Amino acid sequence: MTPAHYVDGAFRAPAADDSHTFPLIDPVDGTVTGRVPEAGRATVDEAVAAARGALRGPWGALGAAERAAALRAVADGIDARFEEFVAAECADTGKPRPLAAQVDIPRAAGNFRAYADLIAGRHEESYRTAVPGWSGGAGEALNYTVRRPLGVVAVVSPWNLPLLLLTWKVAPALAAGNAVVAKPSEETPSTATLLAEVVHAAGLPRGAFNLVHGHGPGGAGEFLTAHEDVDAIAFTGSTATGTAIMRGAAEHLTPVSFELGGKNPALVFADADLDAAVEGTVRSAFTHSGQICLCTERVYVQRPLFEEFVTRLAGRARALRDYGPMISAAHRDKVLGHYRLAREEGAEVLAGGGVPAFGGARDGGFFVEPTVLTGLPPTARTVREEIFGPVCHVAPFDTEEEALALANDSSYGLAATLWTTDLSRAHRVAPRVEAGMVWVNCWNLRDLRTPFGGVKASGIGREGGTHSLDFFSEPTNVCVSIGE
Ligand SMILES: NC(=O)C1=CN([C@@H]2O[C@H](COP(=O)(O)OP(=O)(O)OC[C@H]3O[C@@H](n4cnc5c(N)ncnc54)[C@H](O)[C@@H]3O)[C@@H](O)[C@H]2O)C=CC1
Ligand SMILES: O=C(O)/C=C/C=C(\O)C(=O)O
Repeated sequence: MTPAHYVDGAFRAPAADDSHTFPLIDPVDGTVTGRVPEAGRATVDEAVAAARGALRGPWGALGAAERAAALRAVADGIDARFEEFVAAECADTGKPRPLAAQVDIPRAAGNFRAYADLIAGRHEESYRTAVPGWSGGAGEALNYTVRRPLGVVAVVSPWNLPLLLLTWKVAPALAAGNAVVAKPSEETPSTATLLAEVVHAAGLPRGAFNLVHGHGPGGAGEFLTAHEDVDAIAFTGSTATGTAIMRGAAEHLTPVSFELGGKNPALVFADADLDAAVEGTVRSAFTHSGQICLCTERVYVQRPLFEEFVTRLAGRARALRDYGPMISAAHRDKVLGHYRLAREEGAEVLAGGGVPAFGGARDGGFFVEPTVLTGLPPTARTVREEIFGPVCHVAPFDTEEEALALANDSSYGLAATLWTTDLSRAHRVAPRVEAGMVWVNCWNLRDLRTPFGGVKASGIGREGGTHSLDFFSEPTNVCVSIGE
């Protein structure tokens, strides 16, 4: 798979000039596996112009049912090349095959199917309104709302769930009738390129979907998101990058949908099913080596369960074997920096805390150990800053009020997990957690129709179901006087 830009319905081979490409690195062993083209300003301009052209051309003329059919064709195309997608996602990210085969790639196809269904079944809002006497009319009026696409949508996505998160935005944007220019993470360009091939084969009109590769600041990402002819930006990534993108967007008042970082708490109450809570926390803290924005990094356990919970969680962490690497050497160094900081802050390291030795090619990769910490106060940086690695800090609490205060003591508010068998407690506590999503006795159980996103520094707006379709479209209300 050679990453390539896809602009106006045509692939562009990487420029012959090496300065316009950068290396693609396998995080499992640190080897260079290919080169990625870096889109300059001119390529981004062409992609945005192609998207604008598509809106004025055949793509813009399609109705909802035809767009739904196009989305289904893309989903079928992903399914047809399933193994290629899985291999490419594993090669770019180093993630274990089951994760890509059971989550990333099926969800990418699922994103297109979900939005095909939603757009095909979408109905308009309407109201009958009594006409007041002062208006000179009589009887009733009919109000109904039509929705138009926003126009050219920029999609900027991260490296952790590359195709899943790219398609999570591209699918609803296309469903609502927009044209898209997507820029995947520079670390993970391959499945996005395969997606462009699938879109091409599915016969979407040229310019409806465009793909440019490259870096963020001072590169393709910034050129795209600060572009004056972009009508909306959908971004998933770090809070710092969200802030930078918003600065550029402010210049043109471009609307943004942001899904940003998290420092997600898990609350384990004394009445919890301990086995389920331990296994659930192993999943929520260590899946994809903690490189999912929803991962748990703070665990609060009610005192009667605390000792047994941490002992068991640390044991499970030490026993983990088939985990993937950090995405890059830079990210590994960042996570290891946090492990060092935790020690400096006085943490007790119950599991991990370093670099594993496998004794083979993987020792050249970017692995860090699954790590369990305890003993830090709520003010410690380790307990406050997003680490985005396989690590959680576990602390005890006594009362429900204390648990809520600890959970909410964060600048982030993405997701939380509650472990309890007390139904009343679950319903009492869940709405009081300052988070966009609260899972009770489960984690990352997804229904694509539900709102997805965060509060505070974790994001702006919600994705999922009609929430995405609302963001990617503009309502116009039509009021018709019917008379008596
Ligand atoms: N969903 C999440 O919560 C994610 C959080 N992170 C966190 O962010 C840290 C940095 O990782 P990065 O890969 O650098 O994430 P990032 O947020 O900087 O990158 C995500 C995407 O934004 C683009 N981008 C970066 N700067 C940009 C700019 N100024 N304008 C436009 N586009 C820009 C990147 O090229 C990439 O496609 C990680 O260590 C991790 O802590 C990273 C990925 C996902
Ligand atoms: O949509 C999902 O199921 C998962 C989303 C995860 C992220 O947005 C993330 O890790 O950034």
